[in-house]
Amino acid sequence: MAIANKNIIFVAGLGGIGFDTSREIVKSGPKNLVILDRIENPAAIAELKALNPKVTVTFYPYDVTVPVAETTKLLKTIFDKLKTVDLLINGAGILDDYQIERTIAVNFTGTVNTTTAIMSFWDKRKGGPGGVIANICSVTGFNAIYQVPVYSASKAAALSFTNSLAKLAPITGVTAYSINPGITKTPLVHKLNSWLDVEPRVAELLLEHPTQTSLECAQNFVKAIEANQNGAIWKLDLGTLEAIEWTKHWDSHI
Ligand SMILES: NC(=O)c1ccc[n+]([C@@H]2O[C@H](COP(=O)([O-])OP(=O)(O)OC[C@H]3O[C@@H](n4cnc5c(N)ncnc54)[C@H](O)[C@@H]3O)[C@@H](O)[C@H]2O)c1
Ligand SMILES: CCCCCCO
Repeated sequence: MAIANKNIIFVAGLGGIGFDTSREIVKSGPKNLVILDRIENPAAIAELKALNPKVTVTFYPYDVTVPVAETTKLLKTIFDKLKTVDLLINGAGILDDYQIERTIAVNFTGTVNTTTAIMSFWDKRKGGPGGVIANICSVTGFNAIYQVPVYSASKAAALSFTNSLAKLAPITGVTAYSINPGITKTPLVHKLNSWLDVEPRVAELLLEHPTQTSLECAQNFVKAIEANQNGAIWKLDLGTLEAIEWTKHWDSHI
């Protein structure tokens, strides 16, 4: 998908990975970038507007843990204004294995509910135009950081959900792919709580190994958007972009 002249909704577009990716998206000249985020940062929005005055950047406060009906109401406001939306990016995530329910609510249920809400506007079975969903999951969805099992499992769940969305595309008209960053230097990764304190030094230990910058991640994120490959499982690690092959161990045959 060429980003130029498209309408994009970016949930969590102001976070560490999110804001660098928002910058790279704005540079590519979409018609509208609508940022939904729990954090409000008017200076960041102003910076995006100044980066490319041809792009209309708007912000709505949004918490992915709200009921689907509330999300649908917000999306109706956006669709009434834009008429069409080409891409939804679901990027919200927390990393704190002390917060078990909230981790699942944000990282998995929030992704599912936001996706479910936009289907009302896109589902071709209801006469919708279809659309594209990019879900930010994680390499920990492939193989866990087992000291943060709740976070890792929430990312595995989001990845599985995204893979199913892609298989359902012939029915819904909505395609999907996952964005799976490796360890990326952002506020998320500095201090984190391991499950039951099994490893108090988990962040320190992880950061002893090579990582990538959020800019490197963002630049590869845009390449994945432009590739627009339904069902792709994109690994964005150590400054590289790779579509990984998912190993099949069982087939439902339906
Ligand atoms: N940094 C990494 O190493 C890494 C690696 C793989 C995946 N990820 C994922 O990338 C995404 C961004 O992470 P980041 O590293 O930029 O961290 P970050 O903490 O800088 O950003 C997290 C973003 O999610 C938003 N968010 C959190 N809870 C929310 C809620 N309830 N409703 C709406 N938005 C909410 C925050 O406001 C922020 O914009 C997350 O999903 C994270 O799991 C990060
Ligand atoms: C430092 C731990 C960062 C882990 C985020 C992987 O999704």
